[in-house]
Amino acid sequence: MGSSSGDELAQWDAQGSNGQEKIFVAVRLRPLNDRETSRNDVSDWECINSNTVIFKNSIAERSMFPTAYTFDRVFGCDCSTKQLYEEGAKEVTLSVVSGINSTIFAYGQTSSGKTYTMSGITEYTMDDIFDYINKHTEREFVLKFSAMEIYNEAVRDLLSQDSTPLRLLDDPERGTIVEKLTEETLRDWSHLNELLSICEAQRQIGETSLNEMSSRSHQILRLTIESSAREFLGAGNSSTLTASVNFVDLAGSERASQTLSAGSRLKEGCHINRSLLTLGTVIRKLSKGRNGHIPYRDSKLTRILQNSLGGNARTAVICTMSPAHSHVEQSRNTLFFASCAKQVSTNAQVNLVVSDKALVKQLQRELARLENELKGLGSMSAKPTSVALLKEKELIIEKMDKEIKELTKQRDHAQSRLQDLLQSAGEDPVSGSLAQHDHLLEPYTQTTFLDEYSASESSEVVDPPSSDITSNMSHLSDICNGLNKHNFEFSDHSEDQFLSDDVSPRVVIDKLFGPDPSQGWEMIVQKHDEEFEDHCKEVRCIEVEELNMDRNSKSDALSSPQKGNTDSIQVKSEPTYEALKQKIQDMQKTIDHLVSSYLTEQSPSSSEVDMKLSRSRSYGAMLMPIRSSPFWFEKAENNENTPPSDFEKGFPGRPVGDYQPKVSGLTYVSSLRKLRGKDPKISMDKKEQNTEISHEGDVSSVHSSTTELNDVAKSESEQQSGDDLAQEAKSETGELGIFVEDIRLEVQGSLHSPSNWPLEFEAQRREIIEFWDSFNVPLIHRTHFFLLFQGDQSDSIYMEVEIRRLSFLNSALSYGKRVVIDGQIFTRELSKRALSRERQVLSKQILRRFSAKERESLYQKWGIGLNTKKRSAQLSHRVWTDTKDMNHVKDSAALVAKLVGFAKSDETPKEIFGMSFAPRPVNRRSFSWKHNVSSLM
Ligand SMILES: Nc1ncnc2c1ncn2[C@@H]1O[C@H](COP(=O)(O)OP(=O)(O)OP(=O)(O)O)[C@@H](O)[C@H]1O
Repeated sequence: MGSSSGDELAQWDAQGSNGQEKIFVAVRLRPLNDRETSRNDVSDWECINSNTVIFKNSIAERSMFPTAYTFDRVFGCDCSTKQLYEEGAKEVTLSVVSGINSTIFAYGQTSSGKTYTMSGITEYTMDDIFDYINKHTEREFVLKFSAMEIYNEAVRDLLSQDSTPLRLLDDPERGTIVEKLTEETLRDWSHLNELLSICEAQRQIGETSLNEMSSRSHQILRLTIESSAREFLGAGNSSTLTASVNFVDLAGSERASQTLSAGSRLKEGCHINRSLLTLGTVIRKLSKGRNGHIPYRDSKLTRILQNSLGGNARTAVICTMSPAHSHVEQSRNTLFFASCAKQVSTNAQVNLVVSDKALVKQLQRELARLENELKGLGSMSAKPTSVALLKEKELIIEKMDKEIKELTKQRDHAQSRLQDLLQSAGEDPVSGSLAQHDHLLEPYTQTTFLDEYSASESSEVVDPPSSDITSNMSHLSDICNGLNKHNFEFSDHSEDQFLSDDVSPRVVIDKLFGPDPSQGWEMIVQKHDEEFEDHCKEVRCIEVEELNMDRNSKSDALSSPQKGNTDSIQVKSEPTYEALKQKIQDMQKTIDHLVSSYLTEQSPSSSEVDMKLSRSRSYGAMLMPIRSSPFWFEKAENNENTPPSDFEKGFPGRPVGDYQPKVSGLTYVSSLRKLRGKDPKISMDKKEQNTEISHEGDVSSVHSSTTELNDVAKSESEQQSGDDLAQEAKSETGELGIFVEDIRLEVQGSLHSPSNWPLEFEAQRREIIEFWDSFNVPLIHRTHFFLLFQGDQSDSIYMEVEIRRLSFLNSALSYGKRVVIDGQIFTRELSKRALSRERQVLSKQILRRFSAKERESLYQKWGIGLNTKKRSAQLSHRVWTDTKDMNHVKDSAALVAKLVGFAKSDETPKEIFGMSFAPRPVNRRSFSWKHNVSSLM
């Protein structure tokens, strides 16, 4: 056995990274054997040099086949296997020590010398490998030997006595592997000889059953070498080189038609052909390039040797052939196969397997690199600007989340309210109880700023009337029912609609945060009257707040239930211009009638006006004149200047038998429940009051400018219709959660003696008034509260609640807490503006009650010029200026009463309304004012 020198091995090492290269193809001619010689067979083939083999008898046969074939190497009959190995196989097979897969095929017809040649190549290779290992003691080598046979497409382990065919598995990294193939770690030559003996024994066992089996099967001996790569990759690298060398002794390549007859032999031949034909197809396809499908998987042989066929391996094909003339056809086929194989390229690579240790080191380096990157990122993110930006964004996100939740809550509540109202509106109007109407006229369905202060409260939970006021309740019910029975046409004149009108006191409340309807004239005043400078500053502030105000006014429009008549309640979508105009006209007629009655009769008793004092849909104590008195109706009909409206004509008056109070005829719906309280001494007779209009200045008649009123109505109608879209954004934002029952118990427990109560009452009322002034509580609320609580000791609980929540508000503001009411942050400045707006509207209301003659007198009195618009604006402002002390509780109550046209300015609330106000039944929702509790706690 020969051995390779170190230089030669280094040559193979250097070639390890060459990449793509052609399959090494050599042809070997064996000598004529004895049988061929005995038949006087002649040799047709001759190697004329190391690369060319020629067909010697081509001229004589006039063959169509080529006569010369050139390959990487050709070996003649006298060439030893050693020479063939050295010159034709060694550089391929020994690549395995460099970590390069290699395969050497022996291809040829039966008895052409495949086994003869391959045995020698294997022996020389192994000898060289062992020699190489012995010479490179600095490297560690592990040799593993395996052997398999492929027969009839069955893979058999030649190192195992188990003849069960082995399965082929596809491994994503290693390609096709043979499952459970025995791999013997090779120690030395003697060990290899033992293993080869075992392989031979196994093959012979197979041959006993089938003649010439060896010539029909493929044998593959595989030597896998794992070695350290230190020598190649440096001292610090502990990775492993892993490669295999395959010694493939193919079955005889003769065609089945020549060797096979029938039966099992035919089948055998087919299988053989399958493997060889697939091999030939693969080689042929690969020789034409790698385009298209390469049928590696069509046979076990090509699957197992896929890498050796155009893949990651160095490959050599030794084509053996007999020179005998009798085998010329097979020889030509072999040469054709060899020629194809010569065109095939492979892409051998060094197979470096990263060891665990190396992998750990590599991962550690990667980890360190990533950690450095993280540190870099951390230092960047730690910059103050980045932190601040992040915090700022987080705050924005948090704020937006809160707003979304709040808006969602408000929307849900508004929808719930709307649902309730719709349901209520669908109920039988006649059978609808007072409680039902009372519910629909719930004064606190609105959530304006004023509602927060409202002393009159929700009536959703209706307590049964106490027995001592049942008669009164019943009586008032009769009044209402009587009105119902007479089909009171009130759709366009409902108090709800009236109160939703911006020119009504109700709208004063609703618009506290809404657009300023009187902004225009206030701006005029600013230009022409310097003495109103302070006032105009407020106007400018209001302009800034216009957006917020719009939102509130939209909410009002959304949640405004409209009372179509006394029987049915409808949800009001939005007031139309015509409706507003009609209401104004009706209102004007009422005022005119009252004034004319006052002026002509001079007798309060003769100017009986049946008043319907209804509870606002959104507030507790709004007053609405309803001309239900036949007497009044007659007077109106007789008034040429103010012909009765359809409303007036359609109202037949009180039903016979019903109580007909001369003055009030008050059906203060919300008060019905209040009357179920504790005061049994309520006398409806006391509601008989004189109707009298109080005049500012020396005036004798009242006539409003219808044109002016219509203009106002139109502008406000447009405004409301444009505000609808944002209505859902506003609603109740929560409740303070005061449990009135608890407070009541507390108050009752510490109730002052009756003798001390009057003093206590006055003290509490003063305290409340101070709070009201401090927080600019709207006049309408003060009025309502003032009207309700007149010193009855049973009112103490309501007084207490009012004080508590105002104190609570005061404390919250004192501690700098943010108080959110209706989604808006409460400030004194804002409430001051709201109060100012309320005054403005009220002043306009007052002005409108003046006749043209009265106004003219006022113009002259206050030196106001001739420009109509400016005059009107200035006059309105001046009216308010002269009545600014009306923010006093008593005066504001009187003012409200005056605005609806039936009270004297100096009348007490009790005188105005003709009744005292007993405490209402208490429920948990009473006195709840809506604000964001969380913002206070
Ligand atoms: N180059 C050679 N020099 C001398 N004898 C040879 C040579 N090649 C082959 N022989 C002899 O030819 C005979 C057949 O050889 P071998 O068994 O190797 O053929 P084979 O191709 O493997 O046949 P099969 O396909 O049946 O296995 C053997 O006796 C072998 O000793």
